[in-house]
Amino acid sequence: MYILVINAGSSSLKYQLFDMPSDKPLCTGLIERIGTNEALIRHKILTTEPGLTIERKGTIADHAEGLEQMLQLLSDTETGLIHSADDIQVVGHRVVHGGERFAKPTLITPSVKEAIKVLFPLAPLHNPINYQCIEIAEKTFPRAKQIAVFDTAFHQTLPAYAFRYAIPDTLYVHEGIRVYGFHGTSHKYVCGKAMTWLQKPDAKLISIHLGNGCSMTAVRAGQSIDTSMGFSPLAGLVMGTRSGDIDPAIIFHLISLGYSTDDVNTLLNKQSGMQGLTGLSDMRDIGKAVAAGNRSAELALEIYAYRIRKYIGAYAAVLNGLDALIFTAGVGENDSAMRERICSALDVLNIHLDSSKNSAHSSEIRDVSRDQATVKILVIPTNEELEIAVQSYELLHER
Ligand SMILES: Nc1ncnc2c1ncn2[C@@H]1O[C@H](COP(=O)(O)OP(=O)(O)O)[C@@H](O)[C@H]1O
Ligand SMILES: CC(=O)OP(=O)(O)O
Ligand SMILES: [Mg+2]
Repeated sequence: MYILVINAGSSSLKYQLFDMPSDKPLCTGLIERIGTNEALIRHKILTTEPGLTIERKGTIADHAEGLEQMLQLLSDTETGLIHSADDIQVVGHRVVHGGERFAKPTLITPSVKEAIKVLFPLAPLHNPINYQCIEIAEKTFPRAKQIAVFDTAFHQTLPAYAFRYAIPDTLYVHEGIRVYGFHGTSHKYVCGKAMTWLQKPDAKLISIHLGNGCSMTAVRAGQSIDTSMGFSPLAGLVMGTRSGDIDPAIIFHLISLGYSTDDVNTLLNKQSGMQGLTGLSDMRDIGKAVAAGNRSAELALEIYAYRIRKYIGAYAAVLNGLDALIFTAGVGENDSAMRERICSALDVLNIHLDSSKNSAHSSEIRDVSRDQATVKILVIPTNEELEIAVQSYELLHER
């Protein structure tokens, strides 16, 4: 069975075609810097030996245009892997916000689409794009089953004392205002890998997902017990364009200065974080700015790392112990200097990074802590697409 997985993030679109149930990827693709004239598509076909990579650079205005290019590449007469729309039996979609209704992978029906739409205001950078991808996939693959896998699902195990805000009860009961948490598919996947690697099913883990959006999760025995994003993907860590935690009084102050609520929404979601501090949102560009002597870029990196260190301390307390830190996603997997910055001066928690292990490159799971360290520091490539394919397959078949 062919399952096509579409993972739309805030700045990127990732996709993979799997042959299930073997979990074998036939093709993988990444479209990054969407919305700029420096967008890059990297489409890798894995069915030939050696594999074939097709790269295209240029302007990609939005995710819909990215998806169109993906479909062209998949059905290309020479290099395409799909000969007819019916070759795809299932399309698995990453959907970021599932509210309290969706704790499991879900077959998409008109009522599920409506629920995803109702949640647009809570994940404004994601749910509208996820919805658009579902509609395009429904048109392109009319006979395929469309399945949604929600970022929020993994965090439905949070205890009430972690997911409730200290605001009037009725706002939770009637308005659903609570912590939902995001990047759950990624946190679940890398924590599963870490538990196997450590051979410890009851491991105490802190999973640090640093992409364009960034979040951390405290995981005990495979269950999420606290997470840094909240009601929406705006809370917690400093991100590419999002502020993360701020004093909510800043919002009232901005409104008193004449900002509309839409202005504040745009400011905190799209013009803040690293973008607000440096004018750049992509960590590779910020690295170049630091190398060129840009002092505000250097300060921004320290603000970013400091927030993560604070959450590491908090989650070590919440877990009352720690077996491993996990770094994952674009920055977590690739930016060794940021890992080093974060792990410095955490000796009190027995976190000791080995610089030479840390600077070595690998696409495999690896431990970059010092020999004999009691807390492992694992770099684990995430694979949200594989996790989505597996969960989609399991929804349709008992494995
Ligand atoms: N080699 C690298 N070094 C530093 N940062 C990197 C590298 N590769 C990717 N990144 C960063 O990863 C981030 C994107 O991560 P990703 O997980 O793909 O994001 P998302 O899924 O949220 O769109 C960008 O800030 C990018 O600069
Ligand atoms: C939820 C979220 O922030 O996702 P991404 O990192 O893909 O933007
Ligand atoms: Mg992502």
